[in-house]
Parts: sequence; structure tokens; C-alpha cells
Amino acid sequence: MATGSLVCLDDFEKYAFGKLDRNALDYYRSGANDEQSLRDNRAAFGRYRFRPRFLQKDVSKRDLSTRIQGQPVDFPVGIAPTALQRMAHPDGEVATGRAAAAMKTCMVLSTMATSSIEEVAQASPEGLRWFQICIYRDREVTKELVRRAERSGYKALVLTVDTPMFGRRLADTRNKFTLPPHLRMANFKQADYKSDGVKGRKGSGQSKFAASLLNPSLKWTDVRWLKQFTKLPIIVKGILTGEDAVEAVRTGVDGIVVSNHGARQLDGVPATIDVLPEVVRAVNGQCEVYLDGGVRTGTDVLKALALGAKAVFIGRPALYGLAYDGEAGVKTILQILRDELSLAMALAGCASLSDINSSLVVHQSYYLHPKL
Ligand SMILES: Cc1cc2nc3c(=O)[nH]c(=O)nc-3n(C[C@H](O)[C@H](O)[C@H](O)COP(=O)(O)O)c2cc1C
Ligand SMILES: CCCCCCC(=O)C(=O)O
Repeated sequence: MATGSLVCLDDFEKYAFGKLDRNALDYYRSGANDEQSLRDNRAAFGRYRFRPRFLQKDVSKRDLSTRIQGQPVDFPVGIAPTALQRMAHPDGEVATGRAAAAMKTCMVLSTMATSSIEEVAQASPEGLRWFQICIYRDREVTKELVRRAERSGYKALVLTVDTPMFGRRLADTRNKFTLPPHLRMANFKQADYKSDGVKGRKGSGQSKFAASLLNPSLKWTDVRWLKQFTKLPIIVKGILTGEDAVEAVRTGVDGIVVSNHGARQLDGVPATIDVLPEVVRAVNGQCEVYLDGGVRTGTDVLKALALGAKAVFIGRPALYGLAYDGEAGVKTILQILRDELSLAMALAGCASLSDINSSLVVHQSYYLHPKL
């Protein structure tokens, strides 16, 4: 559990802000442009209010366990894919995978990881791992990544659809963001990417390589292409409208992550918690819906579950846990969220996740018009 004075996720964020170097911290922390959506992802949770019911259930014990894509997890909080985790701790994604496995929850590995698909799988063979992918310009590269994930026991593909190009993160531009020279994007062979030729700027060559993989001409028909050559469930990440949710369901996906990529892509998009009800309505139970973006407390998790998410994922908090103490730090982050959710459920009158429903949460505007 939390050590010393670090007792909530914000404490770990403050700690990491003091520890990480500017290049890494700005890469992790930043949202796109003016960071309007970045602020809103967190602020929006504060605009929802609970309507707890008392004495309906015995809440002396709470069961937080559930299944996502048919796989059991001890509680409904997983780790979202974030690139370049070894900038936060030498063990990077390997430590994150171990922490998620120890806590019996899911870790999503980014294609742009600094640990390979195989390394993470070998380090936590018992863990539930999903693999994040885009449909890259080079279909052979895409296929090979999928095959490697299948061979290494990953249980689902998380297909990111909000990244036809990388968003504009001003701090990275100012810093001329570079991947430190001792690190590499481990899912690609060294020969796949080249330095941009400027001495001491190997990292920026890697950023260019990452950008060059992206394919801005993708359509929903390309998702069908991915579906026809893998049996793994496909979870589309980055949906922000009911219309796209309907399109995703029509395409036959197995899950949707309501996500704005941690507000790193199009600034001005809504907070994910505000979008969730629209997507849940549109999906109408035809696939599982998850959420990420701004989840920092157990009450945030409870609000998302009440508004229809099957589970939520955290991005930056895991990076800050890594910066604090590697695997143990990520484990502590997950423990805090699990324990906060458990307490919030008790205080809201819920003994299990099936007791959580939409009557538990209202938008704050509900109380602005009292029926006098
Ligand atoms: C540093 C960083 C790197 C990220 N890298 C990826 C990535 O490689 N692939 C992806 O689909 N999303 C990526 N994301 C987005 C996360 O998966 C997730 O949507 C977001 O971080 C959730 O918001 P939160 O950080 O407020 O929890 C990244 C986010 C951050 C902060
Ligand atoms: C130099 C590698 C860049 C990876 C980009 C990963 C990502 O999606 C992000 O938001 O950052």
C-alpha cells in the first residue's frame, strides 16, 4: 500500500514531477495544444454527483471482480497503453506488466514500447495482457506485430483509431523531444529506423520513424481487413461519438474504449466521462465499453461504471508509479484505486459491481433546478 506521505494518485504525480527530467516529464504529462481537453478530462469527473442508497445491501464485504472480454480480473481498472515507459524506470513495461499481473488485472502494451512484446510476456506469463496496435502503412509490419502478440499469449488487440497523425504537443516541440540514446522502440529491429543524421539526435530519428508508420488514409473497411486475419478480439480505442460507436459495432468489433488519447490528439474534444453515456446508449449492449482519460480516484472509477463502462484504464498514473518505484510503484497505484473503489462502493450502498447502475450518478445540473 501507499508508503509515507504518498496516499493518493495525485501525490505520486507530484512526486514524479519532481523526479523525472524535463524531456521525459513533458512527454508524459502533456496534452495537445492549449490542453483544454487535458484539464477537462479530470475536471469533468467533478461535475457528476452520487445518489447513494443506504440499508439496501449488506456492504460489509465488496466483490470488485469482473470479466473483460471473457477474462477474469480482480477489479475493473486496467493499465492503458503508453509508449516509452523505460524513460520512467529502467524496467519500464516489464515492471508494469508484472505489477498488473500481481494485482490480477489487465495491462495493455503499446506498440511503441521500450520493452518488446516477448520480453513483457516472458516476465509475467500469468498476467492478462492486451496489445495496442494501429493499422500501419506497411501491412506486413502490422501483420507481423499481430502474429507476435498472438504467439506471446496476448488476449486481445486494442486498435487505436484516433491517431492518423500525432497531435501537436507544444512542450515536446519546444524541448525537441528525444528518446534517450540508451533506449529504443523494442518492437522494431534497430535496422527498421534510422537516425535523422544529426549527431546526438538519434531519438528524434525514432520520433520520425514512429510518425512514418501512421496511415492517415485508413477507413472502417481496413478494420475489417484486420478482423479477417486474427481470431483475437478487437477493441477499438479512441471513440468519442455515438455515430462512430455504431460504425464500430457494425464492423463487428468486440469492444470500444471511449478515449481521447489522454487529450494528446485533437484539443477541444470533450472529456471522456461526458461522452460515455452517448456511446453506451449507441452501443446498446452489443459490445463491452471501457473508458480512459483522467481517472485518478476510486470515485472516478465508480462514476464511470455507473455511466456504463465495464472497466476503466489509467495511463499517466502508471507512469508516475513507475517513476516512484518501478513495479512496486505501479502496484501501489493499482492498490490505491482498488481500495478507493471498494470504499466508495460501500459508501454508495453497492456490494458488487452488479449493484452499480445509472441511478447512482447524475450530472451536477440535476441539482441546479430544485423542484421547489
Ligand atoms: C505518455 C503517453 C503515451 C501514450 N502512448 C500511447 C500509445 O502508444 N498508444 C495509444 O493508443 N495510446 C497512448 N496513449 C494514450 C493512453 O493509452 C490513454 O488513452 C491515456 O493516457 C488515458 O488518459 P490518462 O493518462 O489521463 O489516464 C499515451 C498516453 C500518454 C500520456
Ligand atoms: C517516439 C515515439 C512516439 C510514440 C507515440 C505514442 C503515442 O501515442 C503518444 O501519445 O505519445
